Amino acid sequence: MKLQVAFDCGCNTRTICDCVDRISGYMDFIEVGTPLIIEKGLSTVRELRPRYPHLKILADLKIMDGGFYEANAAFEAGADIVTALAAAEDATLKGAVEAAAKHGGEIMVDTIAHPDLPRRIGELDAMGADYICLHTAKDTQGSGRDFAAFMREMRGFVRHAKLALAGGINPENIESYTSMAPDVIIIGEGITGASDPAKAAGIVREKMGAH
Ligand SMILES: O=C(CO)[C@H](O)[C@H](O)COP(=O)(O)O
Repeated sequence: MKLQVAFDCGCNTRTICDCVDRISGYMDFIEVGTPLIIEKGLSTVRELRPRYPHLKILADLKIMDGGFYEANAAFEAGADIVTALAAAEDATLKGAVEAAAKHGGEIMVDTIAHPDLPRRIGELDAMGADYICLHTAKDTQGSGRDFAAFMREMRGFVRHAKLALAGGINPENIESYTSMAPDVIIIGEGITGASDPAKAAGIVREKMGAH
């Protein structure tokens, strides 16, 4: 089980490096988050690439159109994994998968807000998504809904792709997610917003155990 740490709002290359340098022993993937890419483009990916050759870099583009073009640009900048949205057209996702094949990279398809996941997950598997990410939107995390229960139901539809889980996961609730045996656990604020990110990452890693 891999740990992806997401760097979103308010981060920049310097603050990411400060954090990654303290927690790199606990983590596997650096996520350059969507807000950061909106603000700075792919420059953060370019800056992090030479500094962390041993960590995978995920560019959270959440591609909705221009699948080949946008994924290709992120792979050229140094990303190992690029995200696209399950709600995109099949042609878009196939283009992103094609760009990944060109660069030896991988595509993570984010199912955020998709209205018919049981059907779509089967299609994503057939299109060659490397990862399918079940994702609770930031804007709904406080709604009181049991998102882990929903993910548990949906994870049964994922047959071929690796499974990633994201959204509101933290050192306190992580067992509800590790118990689904995902391939990747994605955590943003639960680590980057903690008063002691190294301590939070250590607890998370311990709870992820030897999986
Ligand atoms: O992609 C994202 C938001 O769209 C975040 O990176 C992801 O949800 C993880 O962040 P957090 O653990 O803070 O929810």
